[in-house]
Amino acid sequence: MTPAARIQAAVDLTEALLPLERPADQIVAAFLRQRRYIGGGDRRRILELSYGVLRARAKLTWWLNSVGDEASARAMVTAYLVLAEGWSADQVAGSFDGQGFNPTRLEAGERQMLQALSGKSLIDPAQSDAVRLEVPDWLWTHFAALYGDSAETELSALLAEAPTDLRVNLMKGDRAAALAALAKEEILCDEGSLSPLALKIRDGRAPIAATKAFRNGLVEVQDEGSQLIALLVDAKPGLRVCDFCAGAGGKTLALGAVMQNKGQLLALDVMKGRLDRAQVRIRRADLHNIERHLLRDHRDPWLKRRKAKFDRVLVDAPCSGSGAWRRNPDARWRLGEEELRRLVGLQAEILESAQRLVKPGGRLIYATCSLLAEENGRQVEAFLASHPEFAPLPAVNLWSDISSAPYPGDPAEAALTLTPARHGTDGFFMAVLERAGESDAHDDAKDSDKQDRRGKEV
Ligand SMILES: C[S@@+](CC[C@H](N)C(=O)[O-])C[C@H]1O[C@@H](n2cnc3c(N)ncnc32)[C@H](O)[C@@H]1O
Repeated sequence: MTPAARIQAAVDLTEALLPLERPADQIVAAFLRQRRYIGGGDRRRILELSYGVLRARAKLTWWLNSVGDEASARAMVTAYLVLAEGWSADQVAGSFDGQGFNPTRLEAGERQMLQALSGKSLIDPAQSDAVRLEVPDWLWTHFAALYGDSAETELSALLAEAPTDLRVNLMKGDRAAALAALAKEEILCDEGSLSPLALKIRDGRAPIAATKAFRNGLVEVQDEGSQLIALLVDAKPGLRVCDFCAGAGGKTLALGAVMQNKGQLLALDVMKGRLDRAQVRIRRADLHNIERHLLRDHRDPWLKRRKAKFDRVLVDAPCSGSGAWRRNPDARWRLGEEELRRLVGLQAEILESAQRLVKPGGRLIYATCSLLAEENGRQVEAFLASHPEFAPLPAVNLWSDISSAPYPGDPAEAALTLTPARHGTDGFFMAVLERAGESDAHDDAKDSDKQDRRGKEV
């Protein structure tokens, strides 16, 4: 493709993305499936432009409105070239020559608009905080109330591109072995500073899924923060562990590796496609103690027979995903106040159902990839208020067992919060809640050791 044809493809993709009707990653996947002829370099540039526009959607719209223009996909992409990449109006006109697959020539009005924007940058002092930080007004109010002076820093960090992190699968090798194996395949990584299993890929766009290390299950793609949540579940070999919202298995796999195929790990979800995807990853990771089950919903009667059976129940709840906005820049615009209320209600119901599975002395672990108080601390407060049989277990008390790094959270708070601005991870929240009663987890672990020595499947 010529550089200009890539711009035209970015305009086409942006046109599909801007109505925000479906998650951007789904739209991008469908767009590329229909254009398999697009090679790696072209794809990179097209995505760079379209995601660049999504990341700057509010500011670009503001600029286009300020010069009396409509925020069409073509206007957004050309304005992005000028405001974010520093092109002049003449340079844009030079590329838009109507040859082959290049964009058609600029109309007089487009040229005028680009001339008016020339020499400006994306940010302008006249923009409101919400526009500058790319959030709807109502969300800015939320963040400002929650984070005070650091709201701007937290939201700015959510505008950056996310790194690609890997988790080393201890079933297959250690971190040094994974580093060496990836280096042989020309993928250079650094060790993560928080999770003992994390590798950070230097070039986040490296084709990791094509490497042997990935295909053989030595490494999985998982944000370092997500790894920490899984490790803090404290799922020892031999325990009975339930991953109530397992999805495509990101945390299930990490839990399974810690359990070393000893004990029982139950992966539940309401989406069949996600559980199917988890199965592929489970096989690749060499894990055999995972049972998957598709729930009708969180009230599925199937759950009744599992009452008080689990030492650990992880609820990695469906949430706004605000902690992962670096990866899904469109999500901030698709979240409305009503949707947030729906999610908070659903989380409370899932917690209510999941808590029944926890044994006396066992733990309910509530996690989200959200930075919003309603979905995090307030959700846990409400749960504890109606469940005096549960008490918070400070995450700081579990930390030294999983990492030699200094505790990344606030030790004065029982829950752990991670944010892109403070930790370089996606934004996560987790609270560990322990049910009163005598735990028999130790006996479970011993039984499973015996079983394992006898070579039985557990
Ligand atoms: C944050 S995602 C889980 C991510 C996954 N744990 C991981 O680490 O990759 C939340 C999951 O909750 C599931 N979910 C939604 N409603 C649910 C319900 N009522 N009961 C159980 N799971 C539900 C969604 O299908 C989604 O896969």
